[in-house]
Parts: sequence; C-alpha cells; structure tokens
Amino acid sequence: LNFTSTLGGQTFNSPFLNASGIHCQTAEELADLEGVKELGGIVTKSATLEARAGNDKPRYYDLAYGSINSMGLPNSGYNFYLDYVQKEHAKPTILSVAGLSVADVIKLLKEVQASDYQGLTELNLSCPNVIGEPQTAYDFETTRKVLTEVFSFFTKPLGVKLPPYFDLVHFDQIAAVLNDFPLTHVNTINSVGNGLVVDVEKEQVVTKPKGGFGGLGGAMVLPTALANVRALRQRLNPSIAILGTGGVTTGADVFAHILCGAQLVSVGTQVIKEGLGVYARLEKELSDIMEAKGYTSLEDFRGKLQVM
Ligand SMILES: O=C(O)c1[nH]c(=O)[nH]c(=O)c1Cl
Repeated sequence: LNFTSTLGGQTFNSPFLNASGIHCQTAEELADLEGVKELGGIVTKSATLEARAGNDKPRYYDLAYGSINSMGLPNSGYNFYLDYVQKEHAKPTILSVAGLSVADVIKLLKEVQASDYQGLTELNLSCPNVIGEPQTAYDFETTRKVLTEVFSFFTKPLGVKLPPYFDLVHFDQIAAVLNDFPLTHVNTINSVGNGLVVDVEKEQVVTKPKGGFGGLGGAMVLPTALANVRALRQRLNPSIAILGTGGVTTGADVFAHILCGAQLVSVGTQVIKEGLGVYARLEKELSDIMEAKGYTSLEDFRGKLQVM
C-alpha cells in the first residue's frame, strides 16, 4: 500500500502524526516518537519564547468518550524545540509554535527564519487554555494581521493550527483569510475549547484551572473534526494541505479524515489512553479497510466523500 506523501518539501512515509501536545514535550517523549515506525512525522509541543510551567494541576482528565485538558501551554521554551528539530531525524518534524502576543509570535518566527531549520513550522492560533488569552483564530481580522506580518519575512514552510468552527459562514470567513497566504497546510482541529466536565458524585469539576473549563478531545469531537476538515478542504486553495486532527480512535476514523480531505492524520487523546502502540493498530485497521475496498493508495479516496 502506498502511504507516502510530501508536504513543505518533506516526504512523509505514513499518514500518521502525533497531535501537538501529546507525548512531545520532553526530550524523552520526542525520542519515544522517533521509535514509532508507523509515525510519518513528529510534531512538537507548541513552543513559546520562554519556558512555561503551565496551569495548576489537575489539568488533564480522561473520559470514557474522550478527554478534557487545561494544560496552559507548558513547554521547555522555543530554544529547546528549535534545537531538537535541527538535529538529524529519521522522520520529518513539524515545529509547533505559539505566542502570548502578536509581538511574541513575530519574535519567535524571526528566530525560526534565521535558523538553519528547513522543516515545517506550524503556528498555533488556537490554544484555548492560556488564562486571559483568546483563541486567536476566532478573530478573523487579527488572524489576517498576524499572517500579513509573518509572511512579510517568513519564507520557510508554514502551517496554522486552527480551532474548530461551528458556523458555515465562519468557514467562509477563515478560508477567505487563509487563501490570501502561501501556507503549506492547515491543521484542524485543535481541542473544542472550554468544555466542562462535572463529577456528579463529588459535585465538583474535574480540572483545577479556569473553574474546570478546558479543551475537549477524543471520540466525542470526531464529527466536529471531520466537518472542519471537509469544510476547509472544500474552501481552501488546493496548494494548502489539510492535516486532520481530532477524535481518531480507529482505522475507520483515519479513513474518514482522509475521505474528507486530510493528507495526514494526527492522534492525541487515544495515545494517552492506549500508548504509542495505537499507531500500529491504526495502520493495520486502515490497511485492512483499504484492501477490502481495493484501494492501494491514499489518493484513491482522499477528499472523495460523497454527498447524497
Ligand atoms: O493547554 C494547552 O497547552 C493546549 N491544549 C490544547 O488542547 N490545545 C492547545 O493548543 C494547547 Cl497549547
């Protein structure tokens, strides 16, 4: 089966990625990812200018149907991740970056531009958990302003990580912004922001930051993730690839993401639930589905979801 694709000048030998933030914050976690042969690429935890401890714990809670997190962007600081991605790796890397202000984003990306890093960078415009900070990509004007400033100097492969949208007009509006820039990709979705999980027995929230409000992931967000992949595929220039993230627990979910237009597919919550062995299971399940349908390559069905 042909699982190979190229993005931003890099060759990905498999459609699988780790979702930024999951098992990709420390040197040990990143080394673990290198050892997962079914992973096509490695995405770093979103890096900020300064290292961050993140929000108070408990800040992650596992549910039967998914997860809620209010991590608060804990990371070792961009120097650590920029050094990491400039080392030799058997797989392509995607350097995820986030800023607490437009100025931080510009400063960070100028460092990346000035470095010898030739791989992909992904600007996270959608973290829902930094207290007092908005999810930038819900503000279309600010998103345009940021991208205009970034592309005035940034010439390396760049994608953006988007929050989920829930209104068809909003899909039109964000696509109208993104189509004006030479992006390599869009990664959709980030967690569904500011959900709330209640422990009825304790009559209490389950995470400490923000009164228990946090980003939702896992099985429960799959229909939202598929809708965002599909809607953006239908609206974005073909030159902008879609990385599908959200709700993947089976090979059928991976197939669905690709059918909606995803080039690569990230797995987050399920890695926490099942461990890194999940990728071998997903690859087997996806292969079995493709063989049963007579497909030999992802191109045979990518973006070919039928309507009624
Ligand atoms: O709280 C986090 O660190 C976090 N959590 C998320 O669910 N998405 C993000 O982009 C980030 Cl940056």
